[in-house]
Amino acid sequence: MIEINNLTKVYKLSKKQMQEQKTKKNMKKAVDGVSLKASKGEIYGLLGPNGAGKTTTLRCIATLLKPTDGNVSVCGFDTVKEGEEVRKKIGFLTNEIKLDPQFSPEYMFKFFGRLHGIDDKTIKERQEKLFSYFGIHDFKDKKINDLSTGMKQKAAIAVSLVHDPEVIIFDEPTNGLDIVTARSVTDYLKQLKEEGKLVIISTHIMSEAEKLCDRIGIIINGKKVTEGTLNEILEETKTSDLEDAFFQLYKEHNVEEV
Ligand SMILES: Nc1ncnc2c1ncn2[C@@H]1O[C@H](COP(=O)(O)OP(=O)(O)OP(=O)(O)O)[C@@H](O)[C@H]1O
Repeated sequence: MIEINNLTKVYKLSKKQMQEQKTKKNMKKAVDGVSLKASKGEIYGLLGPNGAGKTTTLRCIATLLKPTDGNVSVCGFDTVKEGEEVRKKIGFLTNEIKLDPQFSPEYMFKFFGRLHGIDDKTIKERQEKLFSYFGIHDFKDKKINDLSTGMKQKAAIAVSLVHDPEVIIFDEPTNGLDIVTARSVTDYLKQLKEEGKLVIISTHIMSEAEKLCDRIGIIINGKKVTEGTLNEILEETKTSDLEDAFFQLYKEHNVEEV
């Protein structure tokens, strides 16, 4: 359902970015030859430290970035040549995509529903289901600007699912959320998986990856250094929890580029 072949993404750095990153090179290889496959009915987690290349990978899947090399397909459609088809299939959530602060969750939900060409009756039914689950009814008419971080995130999640996508791509979906709200989000992701959807998330929270993901791909410095179920990764690294496994792999693979 998602197939990534040898994905490489190189960013051209501005002078300011070069200074910030303390580098003399004007190119940054954010993703370096990543390949992976994920299928419907599973939750796949990309786990890695800050700057590992998780967001860049998800943005390539979501057609927001063009790979420098390699290719990505979603439900058989190429993200570059058939971006329009890919966008119909996916729901994408990232911290950088903000809902318009002047509008309410209800307005945004309807707006994006219509943008996807969904009829008003279906939009209303989906709104009822998602707003009830996430408790959005209580603040559905408030301006996004006046909502708490958790409320905003819940509204953004609901809006990203308005078209009932087959593939759900969530970049750090529980970032900044309290434990109760985070649990409601991860429980909903499990529900989507039970419905036969493919969920792909990025996270740096070990416990989240451990509990939620059927398979985990660990990314360090743009490279996928291992992949498997939790048990497979523990077996491979001869460790007893994901944190230990992660540090072992990190020590092995976090070699500074020369
Ligand atoms: N638009 C950009 N221009 C230049 N460099 C970028 C750009 N976006 C990301 N990078 C760099 O690419 C690398 C990978 O970034 P990316 O955001 O994909 O990592 P990440 O694993 O999602 O990190 P985090 O957990 O901090 O969100 C980092 O070194 C980052 O500084």
